[in-house]
Amino acid sequence: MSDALLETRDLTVRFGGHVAVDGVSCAFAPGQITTIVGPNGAGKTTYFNLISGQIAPSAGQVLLRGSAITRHSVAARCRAGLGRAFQLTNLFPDLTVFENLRLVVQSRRHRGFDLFSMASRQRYMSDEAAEVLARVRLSELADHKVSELSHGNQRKLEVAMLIALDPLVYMFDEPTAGMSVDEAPAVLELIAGLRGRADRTILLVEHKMDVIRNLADRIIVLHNGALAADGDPAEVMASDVVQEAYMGRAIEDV
Ligand SMILES: Nc1ncnc2c1ncn2[C@@H]1O[C@H](COP(=O)(O)OP(=O)(O)OP(=O)(O)O)[C@@H](O)[C@H]1O
Repeated sequence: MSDALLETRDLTVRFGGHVAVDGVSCAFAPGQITTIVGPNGAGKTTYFNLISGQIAPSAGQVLLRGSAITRHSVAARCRAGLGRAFQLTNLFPDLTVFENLRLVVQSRRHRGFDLFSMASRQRYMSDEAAEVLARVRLSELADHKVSELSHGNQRKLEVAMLIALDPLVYMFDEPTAGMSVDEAPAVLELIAGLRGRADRTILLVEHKMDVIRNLADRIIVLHNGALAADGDPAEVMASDVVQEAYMGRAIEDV
């Protein structure tokens, strides 16, 4: 467990009498895509919210590179290296797609500023922002305000912004939700490209079986807020606990 980038220990949250996340202990090693699955209401989003700091736990801890961040704000966790896609397009809805991406690149590059002249670093950041936009096939919308984008394109931009931010821990919540079948592959390819990076870990909440099949190196299953299974995707998906938890309904195509 010591080489884990991210770890939760006995993480628990109660809403009134309801235990939404129930003592989840899990360590996330670098270089892996871990997919979090479970039926509706199992606690997946709440687990993500506890990790990214949207809500505070009733008990337990969140550790990033071995240090407890359980009491840190969302912003402090972001600075420490936790990145969650859904938060990003809310940042500057009245700026353009390109401006949003360039700000993300700029914030990440901040410490290297002294090394470059103003002109060359502006060009560098613009080039990098343009390159990420092209990779998610949003270049033609570069000058549109974020608030004008369709839901599917906002999701694409969220993924692009997270990739430009390049956090230690990438958190994606159903990244292709609301996208057409034509749009999803480019986004999945980008996420797959993060796999194997020795200093990054990727967490993905997902319902779609084809996405899980393509991306997961490891699957964890939440059921009634508790960790019900954890391991190799093929074994976990075939296990009795998953078959019983889903009863053929919640994961698409099962
Ligand atoms: N703020 C809250 N107050 C009260 N109950 C909550 C709150 N947030 C979540 N819950 C409850 O906690 C449980 C887990 O919800 P959560 O949204 O985490 O499930 P999920 O696995 O993400 O479901 P889905 O796949 O439908 O998104 C549900 O019973 C939900 O109603």
